[in-house]
Amino acid sequence: MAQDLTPVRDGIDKIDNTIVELLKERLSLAKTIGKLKNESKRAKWDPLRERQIYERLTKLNDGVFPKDALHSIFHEIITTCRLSQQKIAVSYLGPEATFTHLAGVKYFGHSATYSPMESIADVFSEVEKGRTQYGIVPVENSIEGAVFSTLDSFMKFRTKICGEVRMEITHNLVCKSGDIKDIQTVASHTQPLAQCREWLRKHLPTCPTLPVFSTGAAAQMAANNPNIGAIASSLAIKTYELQVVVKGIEDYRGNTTRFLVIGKESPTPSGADRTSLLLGIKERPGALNEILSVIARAGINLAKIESRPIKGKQWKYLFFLDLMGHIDDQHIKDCCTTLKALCSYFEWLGSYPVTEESSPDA
Ligand SMILES: C=C(O[C@@H]1C=C(C(=O)O)C=C[C@H]1O)C(=O)O
Repeated sequence: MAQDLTPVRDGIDKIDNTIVELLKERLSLAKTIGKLKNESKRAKWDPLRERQIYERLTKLNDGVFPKDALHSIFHEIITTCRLSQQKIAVSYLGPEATFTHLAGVKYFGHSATYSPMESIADVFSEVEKGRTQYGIVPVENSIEGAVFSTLDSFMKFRTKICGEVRMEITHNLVCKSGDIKDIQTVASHTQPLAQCREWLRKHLPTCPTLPVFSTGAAAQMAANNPNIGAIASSLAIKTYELQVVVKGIEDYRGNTTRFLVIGKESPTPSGADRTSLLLGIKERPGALNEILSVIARAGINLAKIESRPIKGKQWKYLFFLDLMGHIDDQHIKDCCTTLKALCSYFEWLGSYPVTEESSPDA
């Protein structure tokens, strides 16, 4: 005879009741803090406090409850509490169910309002005009490198970087029927098409590829045309009611994309931050070397350097540099003062907390 589960389930129900009561209490305390912050004009988002909470809870948990699950649960709780102090609107590279959309939800939780945009430049424009407080854009992929339209938009729009999201990307080949024989064209954004180049050459050698402006747009096309296959996210499969043909068709494992959260202001230091700069370098021998030496002498870790041509000025470039540290850290501040004097152009793009990697399906 089956064991009676009722007494144990009663125990779980009691715990769930307590959790809900405590969540309501936590939300109410967060709202009180929100009011106090309003009075003293303090920023609602406090990354240092949030990092300390995660660290404290991880220690308290002692590994009994799976670490990533605990983090996800508290991420949703904390973002909901933060959103209760201030409603947050986020624009992203749409349509619905792109990897950028997923990255946004990972970062801001489910309670924020999300607006899809047609291009990366449109996301920047929305934020610059103040129509959404935040925007989320892809900036680099571990296999394909920089996302140029994002870098170029930093040269064009006045926004600040507020945060980053790192997400392991798994590409799925999808179509309406789920049968590979129905696919005559494979549509996706140029980056996923490039990241799956070898797989497509081997398994669909005669199928032309069709670059479109996002993975969400490709999924939409596949939903409307049974002969179009799309390379898209797992969220797109649900959103557009598609069938999986093959999961994980990327040519290399560990395919990770870094996304940036852009807004009007960078957050206060969290204790583990990255500072992004946009520099113009004087045209003289050794100028770049001089810049790098300043950073090296200050003992600052240069996490990234990338150059982009300046539109309309032939053979002129701007450099994107990422330094480990926050602009409010004295050694970063001093280094930036020296760089400003040495460079033909200097712009601080933002200082923001470094985040850990996470998988989209986690
Ligand atoms: C409640 C606060 O506001 C925000 C929400 C937090 C939370 O839910 O724990 C923590 C830091 C802030 O980003 C706070 O500053 O304490």
